[in-house]
Amino acid sequence: MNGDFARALVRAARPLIMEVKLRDADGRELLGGRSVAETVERFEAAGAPCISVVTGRWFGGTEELLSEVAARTDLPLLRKDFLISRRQLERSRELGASAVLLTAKLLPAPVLAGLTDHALDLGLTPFVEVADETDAAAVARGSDCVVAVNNKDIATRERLPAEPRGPALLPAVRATGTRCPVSAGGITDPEAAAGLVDAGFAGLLIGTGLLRAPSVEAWCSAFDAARRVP
Ligand SMILES: O=P(O)(O)OC[C@@H](O)[C@@H](O)c1c[nH]c2ccccc12
Repeated sequence: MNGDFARALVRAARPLIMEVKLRDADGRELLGGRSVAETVERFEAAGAPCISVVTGRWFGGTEELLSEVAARTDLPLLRKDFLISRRQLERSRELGASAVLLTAKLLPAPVLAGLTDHALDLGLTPFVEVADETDAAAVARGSDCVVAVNNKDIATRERLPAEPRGPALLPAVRATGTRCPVSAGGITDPEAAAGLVDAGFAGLLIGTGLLRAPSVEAWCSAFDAARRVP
């Protein structure tokens, strides 16, 4: 297992969780003909503090993809998948994850709380994704979690256009006690990304936007330039 996911994110000059996702929800290839190794290299060269790996089948992912990325980098890794069991959390750790996705919308509150406890016992950071205030209210041990607002609608397998849920949900996300509120999904424009950080998100999770960018470094430079100078 590699490093502390949340600490790496909040300390980063570019607080971007860069995501390895092989295909979008419509089956379109996302790596643009590059290998997984090249994709990880591009992210590392752009200063990624941590990397998300989509192992979900809807997106062409597999468990092997996570081990492959873990073999290529020492950065902390998030396993992005609809995880529902303790066994899957244990397996995620074996495969090299430092953080695991827990989706509040899919898990009854006591199950979410139990999986949060189990992840923390295993030394994994729970990356809890919420889509509304009800989800946020169900977050357990929020101060030990990364809490992410999912900008997309999982109920439709992400096929709907992204709604900018972000800033309106920030107070509910902060109320969980997390030190690390994240905006996840549907972020393609560097200026909009900078606006989310300026609005108070400690990190952003970006898959498609960076995978489709002709140059990750150019995208990130535009992001840096658009941020409010502290
Ligand atoms: O490619 P995007 O629009 O930047 O989205 C990334 C991420 O949010 C998406 O991959 C995702 C959101 N929820 C998930 C659950 C499982 C797997 C993947 C996901």
